[in-house]
Amino acid sequence: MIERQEIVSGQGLRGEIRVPGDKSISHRSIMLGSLADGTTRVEGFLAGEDNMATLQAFETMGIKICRCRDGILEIHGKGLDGLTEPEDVIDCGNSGTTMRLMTGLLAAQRFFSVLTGDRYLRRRPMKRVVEPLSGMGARIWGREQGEKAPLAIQGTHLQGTTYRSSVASAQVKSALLLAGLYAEGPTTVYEPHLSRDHSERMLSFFGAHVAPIDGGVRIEPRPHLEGREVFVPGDISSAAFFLVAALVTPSSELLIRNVGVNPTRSGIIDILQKMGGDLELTSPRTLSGEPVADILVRSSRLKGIEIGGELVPRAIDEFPVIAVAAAFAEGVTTIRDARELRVKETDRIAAMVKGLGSLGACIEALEDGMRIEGREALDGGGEVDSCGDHRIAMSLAVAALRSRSPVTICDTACTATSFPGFWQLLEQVRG
Ligand SMILES: O=C(O)C1=C[C@@H](OP(=O)(O)O)[C@@H](O)[C@H](O)C1
Ligand SMILES: C=C(OP(=O)(O)O)C(=O)O
Repeated sequence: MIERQEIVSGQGLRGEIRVPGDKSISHRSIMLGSLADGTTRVEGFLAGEDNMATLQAFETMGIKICRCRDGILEIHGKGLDGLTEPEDVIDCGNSGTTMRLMTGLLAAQRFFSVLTGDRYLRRRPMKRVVEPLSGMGARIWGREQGEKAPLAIQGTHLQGTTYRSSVASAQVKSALLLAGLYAEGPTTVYEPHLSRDHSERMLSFFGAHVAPIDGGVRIEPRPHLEGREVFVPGDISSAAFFLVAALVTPSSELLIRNVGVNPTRSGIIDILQKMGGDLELTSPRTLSGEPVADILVRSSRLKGIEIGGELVPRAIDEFPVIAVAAAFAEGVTTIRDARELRVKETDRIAAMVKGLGSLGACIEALEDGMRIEGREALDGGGEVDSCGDHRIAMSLAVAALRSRSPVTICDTACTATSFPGFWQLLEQVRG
């Protein structure tokens, strides 16, 4: 469904909010809950479209999942060998995480399966998981020699491996760790910079033997996974839109409660603080092996900075909205080492350069990032296109808060991918 949203600049963002559950942790809770013995209870599960694709995939493989009240899930896990062959193609929708992690898992099952997705996902690169899994003995076919979905997977016996990934990708790492649960011998993955480690944390929480080794991570096969109680914190990638919105809108003071602040995800906080943002983390705690805090944010005068290296994977989904913060900062912000942005739901470098550029921002594409020169406000208004990408839609909405003329964001239904209720929450905090 194509929808549109009009945003008119106005007063600051005030009050206290919660954002929906973490998308990455929600995916993993379904996967590991299904592979564990006994019941896993998930509180705070994100019922966005991406996670529902994962949930339905496991239902079609014979897992009973009860959607109880208050958004609580009960997953009746059937153990490592409890999945059954899906009778039909599994539709991963828009979700790269669903497709890549499940490719690793399905490669090791005793059955045949096919994964497909929407037109955005069918364009995204899959060889990054197909190739290393094939090195473990996996039998996977896809368009363009396994680069593009649909992927057909004939599950088989796998050998453990040592793999050095050329990209810092949690999806690649997690696909191999999930395959490694079933392989003969340990599986070790190295990556150029540490990507989000939710898989490692949750695997350990469920009883798997996963440990850091020489800068990489190693998993031992055939653990006994035991059903657990998982508390999913608010998604820092969703909180990011409200953090930047509050920073760039005068007279804002917003408290975001219960946000996951895992250090492999909290690059956005480091980046915004380095830009001069007034952000305070309070009540730090740990829930189901994941660090959580409340974040207080106030309007701030931001300054341009240089971003690259290890910070990039720690904030990979936040660069569209970081570009918005940079568009209102004093001086120049340069984002480098972020080539991965070109293979997300859309080419996020091209999409932000087009969207922010059409609103009057001074933004230029670099091969591996963006260069943005900040200004007081954006002069442009009119229509901008989300390109069907949830993060672009929400980032442009934040940019519109400081646009001199009203902005209509086209194709906004995609926000349901990761943030159902985004538009209502934005309306609510603007009073
Ligand atoms: O593992 C995950 O849950 C994710 C990993 C990241 O992708 P890459 O592994 O491609 O960097 C991120 O962009 C995505 O939103 C979620
Ligand atoms: C890139 C994203 O997700 P995925 O790779 O799971 O589609 C995202 O949510 O920004």
